[in-house]
Amino acid sequence: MAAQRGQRNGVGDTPPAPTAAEITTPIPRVAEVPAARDRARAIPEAAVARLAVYLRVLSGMQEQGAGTVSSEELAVAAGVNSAKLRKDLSYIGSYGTRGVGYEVVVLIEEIERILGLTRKHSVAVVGIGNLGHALANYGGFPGRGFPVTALFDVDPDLVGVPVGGIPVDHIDDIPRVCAEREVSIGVIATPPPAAQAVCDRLVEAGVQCILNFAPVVLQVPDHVEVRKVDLAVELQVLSFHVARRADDAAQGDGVAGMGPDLQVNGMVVS
Ligand SMILES: NC(=O)c1ccc[n+]([C@@H]2O[C@H](COP(=O)([O-])OP(=O)(O)OC[C@H]3O[C@@H](n4cnc5c(N)ncnc54)[C@H](O)[C@@H]3O)[C@@H](O)[C@H]2O)c1
Repeated sequence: MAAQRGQRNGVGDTPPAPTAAEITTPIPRVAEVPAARDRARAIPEAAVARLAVYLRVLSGMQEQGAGTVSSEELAVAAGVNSAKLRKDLSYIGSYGTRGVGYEVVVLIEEIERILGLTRKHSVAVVGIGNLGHALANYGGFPGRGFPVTALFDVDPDLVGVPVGGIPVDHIDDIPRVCAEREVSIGVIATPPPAAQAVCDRLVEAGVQCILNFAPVVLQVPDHVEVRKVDLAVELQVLSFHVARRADDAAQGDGVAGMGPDLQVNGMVVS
């Protein structure tokens, strides 16, 4: 197995500044831009996370019938400053139209395409304990394009029992069930000692994206993408910002250290 890779995106890459013509002239949609794939590869990791936040906000605006949105409105709703928002959207080649802003429908399409959300991603959860139950029962994933279609555990008391309407299968059935249900994302919610073996089974079954909740570093082949979620890290980041704000206050400059980015980059992954 290859060692886990570092972050793929070039964090800190700066997109070209829009020219005056780009600001006033509608530019082609992402799909029509020949270099769209290269552009997507160059988006910094943190900007990708914020694009997902913009998408959620835009979807809410669309449900409320909004046709266009200004960068200022979208920035406030997403909790970032508008300069950062415009820069993030420039990564996907979207500059809006001066005096009009962004078409909500178009911007949703562009972000979905960049995030690879134009098709559904079937999700399997492995380890149906406290966390696995919560994930399996959470109704918010299907609407965002991530239906949970398979659950696995080793506990004989759990196998065959439906959780969130899906019967739990034994991990020995990972290859068959993942193939039948075209699982593309595996979520690992097992105790840490079991996580690597579970990851290996998922990879052998053809799953190429792993979301790992277990506090271990997983070894995967190069073609497999791993994201790690650690709420303790989130709390540590919060602690850092609170401490920084206290330092600022102690120095008497009155600058609030807890900036808007903290709220947006809510989930720290590595
Ligand atoms: N990332 C986070 O912020 C976060 C938060 C909470 C928990 N966790 C982690 O998530 C994991 C699960 O936590 P929990 O509280 O749900 O634990 P839990 O003990 O309630 O559940 C673990 C489940 O995994 C199953 N299991 C054990 N070995 C397995 C194997 N080889 N294959 C498949 N299933 C197996 C058990 O039968 C059990 O149902 C732990 O690693 C925990 O540290 C992470």
